[in-house]
Formats: sequence, C-alpha cells, structure tokens
Amino acid sequence: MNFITKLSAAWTANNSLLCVGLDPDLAKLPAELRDLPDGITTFCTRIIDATADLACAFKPQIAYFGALGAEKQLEDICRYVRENYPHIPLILDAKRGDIGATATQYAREAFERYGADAVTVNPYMGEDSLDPYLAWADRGVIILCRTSNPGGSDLQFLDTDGVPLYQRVARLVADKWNKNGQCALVVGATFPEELAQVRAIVGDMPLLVPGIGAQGGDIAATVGAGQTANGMGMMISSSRAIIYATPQAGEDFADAARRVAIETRDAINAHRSV
Ligand SMILES: O=c1ccn([C@@H]2O[C@H](COP(=O)(O)O)[C@@H](O)[C@H]2O)c(=O)[nH]1
Repeated sequence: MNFITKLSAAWTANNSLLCVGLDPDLAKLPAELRDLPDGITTFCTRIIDATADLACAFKPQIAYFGALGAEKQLEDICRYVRENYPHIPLILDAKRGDIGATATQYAREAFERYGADAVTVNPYMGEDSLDPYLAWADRGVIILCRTSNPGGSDLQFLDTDGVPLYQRVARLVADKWNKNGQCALVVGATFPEELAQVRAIVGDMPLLVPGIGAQGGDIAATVGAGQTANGMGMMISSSRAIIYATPQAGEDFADAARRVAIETRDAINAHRSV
C-alpha cells in the first residue's frame, strides 16, 4: 500500500488527523528511563502503544536520535511501528536536501534503513535534489513549504514576480513534482492564512501541519484553513505537548500522553466539517 492510500485509511480508521511526534530529549525523559541503554526505545514505544488508536501518523524527528547517537534505537522504534501498527504511517522528519548523489543515500536511509513510509525534505536545491526520493513511488515525499517558525518568513515570503516563494513551491509541487501522486507539503499551524492559501493551490494534497501544542498554533483556525472538503487532508502534528504531558494523580507518562492526545484529537475533530 502506498503512503497516500495508507494515510487516507488511517484518517478514516482512527477518525483522526493527529500526528504524534516523537522527539525524545534525555533531559525530559522519566528518571527511571534516562540511564537505561534502551530507555529512548522504551519511552517512545510506550507513547506509541498509548496513542496508536488516536493517531493518523507517527513522526520521529531524526535529530533527537542522531544527537544522542541513538540511531539503533530509532531503527528499533521504526521496526516496532511497522510490526505492531502496520496501518499507521511512519514519517521520518529529516528535512534533507542535497545534490542527487547524496540525496540517493538519504533516501535509502529513510526508506531502507528506517523503513519510513514518508520523509520530510527541503526543496531549496530544486527538482534534481528531490528526484532520488520521488523515485520511491510508493513512499511519501513531504516538502517544506511554509514552515512553522517565525524565521521561515525570511525566505518563504520573498516576492518572486508578485508571488511569495512558499506559494511558488506549492504550485511547483502540485503542477510538476507530484507526478507519482506521492507528495505532501509542510505548512505550519502558526500561519493559518498561508495554510488556506496553500490549500487553495494544491487541492486535496495532504499537508503535514506542525505548530499546535508547544508552538501555540490555534487548532480551530488550523482546521478551518487546512481541511479538505471531506474534512481530511491534514496530519496535524504535536510532539512535546503530548510526549511530555505532565502526569496527573495516578498517571504515568504514557497515560498522560494518551490523555493529551485524546484532548488534541477531539479538539481537532470538533472543527472538522464532516
Ligand atoms: O515547520 C516545521 C517543520 C517541522 N517541525 C517539526 O515538528 C515538530 C514540532 O514539535 P512540537 O514539540 O510539537 O513543537 C518538531 O519535530 C519540529 O522539528 C516544525 O516544528 N515546524
């Protein structure tokens, strides 16, 4: 099953547009896991088990693993998702961008080593830098368009013949690069007006939308701007607010993550049109 088909099935099966981000930071892990050799794996797999019926995707961010030399644990976590929740898409958030020969290796890293269904990439180096990912026709290629950080405006808002650069990226992807129907775009929840602009350009193309939760994006505005006519179309991603939710009395970290994931999924669903 290709990425887009798998994503559509997960939206429906779990009635959810929530993507659970996995950004393990040793300093924030429960004390009992911090010093274990596989503590990150235990932390992430417990979050995965606690939220798998609430999520349309899981999104590990590769930097959090690379910084700790924990690539082996990332491999284990990716395998865990594939084996236990094969119906939930696995998105490797890597934001790669390089010349074709090097991109070929990055694509193998994402799709062979980690077995991801989709990977995030940076379009700044142009079409030939994305071709090695696009050649994996059954996998998703999720291209940065209007990122959630304030500094994204430095380049993404640049006027290119009357069109802001992020809109030009959206149009390029929709009209030219999405030959295999495998592309999606990253658009931050912190910019709902731009989210609406991108939705108008790309039709029903899926959007990965980080920026709710810890970054403060407004869920109602996000859903209103980014959903498709059938109330789908988005992977609305939250990492820290879910995985580091503060436990209430009697809860452990995974129970707290589940509680916040339910609240977030329900808040999203409350604003979907169908
Ligand atoms: O524009 C972007 C693109 C990617 N991200 C990534 O999403 C998560 C957000 O984490 P939160 O804890 O929910 O803020 C993180 O992995 C980023 O690298 C983004 O934030 N904005």
